Amino acid sequence: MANALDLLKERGFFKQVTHEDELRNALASGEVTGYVGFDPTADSLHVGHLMGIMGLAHLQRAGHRPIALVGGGTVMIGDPSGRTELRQMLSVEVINRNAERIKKQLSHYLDFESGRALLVNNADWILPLNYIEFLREIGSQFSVNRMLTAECFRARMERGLSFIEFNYMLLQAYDFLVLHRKYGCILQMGGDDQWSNILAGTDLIRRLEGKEAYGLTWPLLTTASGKKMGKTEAGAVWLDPAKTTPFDFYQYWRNTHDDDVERFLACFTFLPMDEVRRLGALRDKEINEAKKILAFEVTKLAHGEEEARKAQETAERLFAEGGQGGAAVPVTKVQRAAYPAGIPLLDLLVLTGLVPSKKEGRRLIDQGGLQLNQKPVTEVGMIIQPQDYQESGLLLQKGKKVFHKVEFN
Ligand SMILES: Nc1ncnc2c1ncn2[C@@H]1O[C@H](COP(=O)(O)OP(=O)(O)OP(=O)(O)O)[C@@H](O)[C@H]1O
Ligand SMILES: N[C@@H](Cc1ccc(O)cc1)C(=O)O
Repeated sequence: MANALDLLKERGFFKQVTHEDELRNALASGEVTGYVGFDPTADSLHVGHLMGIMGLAHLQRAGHRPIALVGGGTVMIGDPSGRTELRQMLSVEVINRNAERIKKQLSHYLDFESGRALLVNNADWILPLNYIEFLREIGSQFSVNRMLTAECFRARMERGLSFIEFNYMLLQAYDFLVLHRKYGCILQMGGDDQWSNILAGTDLIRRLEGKEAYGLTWPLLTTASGKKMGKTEAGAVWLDPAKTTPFDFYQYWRNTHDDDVERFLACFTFLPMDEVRRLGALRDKEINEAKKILAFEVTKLAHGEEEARKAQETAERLFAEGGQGGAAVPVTKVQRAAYPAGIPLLDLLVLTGLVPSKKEGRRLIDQGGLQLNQKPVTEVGMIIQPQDYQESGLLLQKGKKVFHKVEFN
């Protein structure tokens, strides 16, 4: 089998590495334990985090042991890397709820059951820390002069950096040390904005343990149009189906720019690289086949095969000859405040113009001709609560080919 470092490199997970040859040797000579951290800043991960998840998944498939770390401790501080403003402080209840949800999402991608991957939460060792002991053991190893030259702080010096954020790097470095001591972890990976934090950890392990530890970053992916991947006009593309429906998730990938198809297939699917290159080389109309495969594979990983198939079928019908012919799906915007007790589905059908009257709406539902977010509707008296669809939006489908979106604002 090829070396895991070369596999990661080939699939686009490579921007900076600490000691390339030594890391390659370590990966060649046995199972390596490597980790990526995710701070639970929201109740779901988003597409931007997929790089980290897939980095771990590719590492696992190459025969090594991944650790996914949920940052229940670090999130209390907030990583200033790559941010221009101080993060909003989250309450402990919100953090705990976020961490639970994120753990669940990670388990779709990594096999924690068999012990071949580990899931840890740094709240377990960060929250009980004693300030004075921490400063004496860890703080003493850091030079403030050197820290101030780090890229992640430099960008913040003009706008202001609070002392709480200044500590973040020490805590992430301490995580790496803890994982090294507990599990023999010798590799930390992350987006390139994590480089300074990762280096702080490899240095700390070298100083305190006298051992080698390695860091690997990958580029922060931007789309062909130069935007940081994961955010759309409507916001982030979430992995939680209640925030971004599997259909919208599928469509996000289906609409990939031609120039991004090969890169995304390499990072976000497990298709063999020969196949990735073949699909990426397709041009004009044919590249649409590659985009369908990309959308199907990524949706399958996030939401399972059945949801991926449903999303694909809906998309095909939507754009099929005789359907809406590829034209944009019509959208009706509904003022949420106007319906404090929810809006009856029959009223909504009339409002969107999908049916001329509630009577017709009733008939449509009775005949099984209406779907809501790709699920058949059976309850004629259904009341839609706008808050349930505020993030995901609502897609109505009449028969096979007529679609209508509802957005609540
Ligand atoms: N487009 C991307 N490509 C690669 N990695 C990404 C991307 N977006 C985010 N990441 C990784 O995920 C981590 C968290 O990302 P980010 O800070 O964007 O999340 P967030 O806090 O939810 O977003 P925001 O900064 O918009 O609030 C980053 O440190 C980065 O390493
Ligand atoms: N700082 C990382 C998350 C992280 C947290 C703790 C770690 O030990 C490692 C990484 C981020 O913001 O994306």
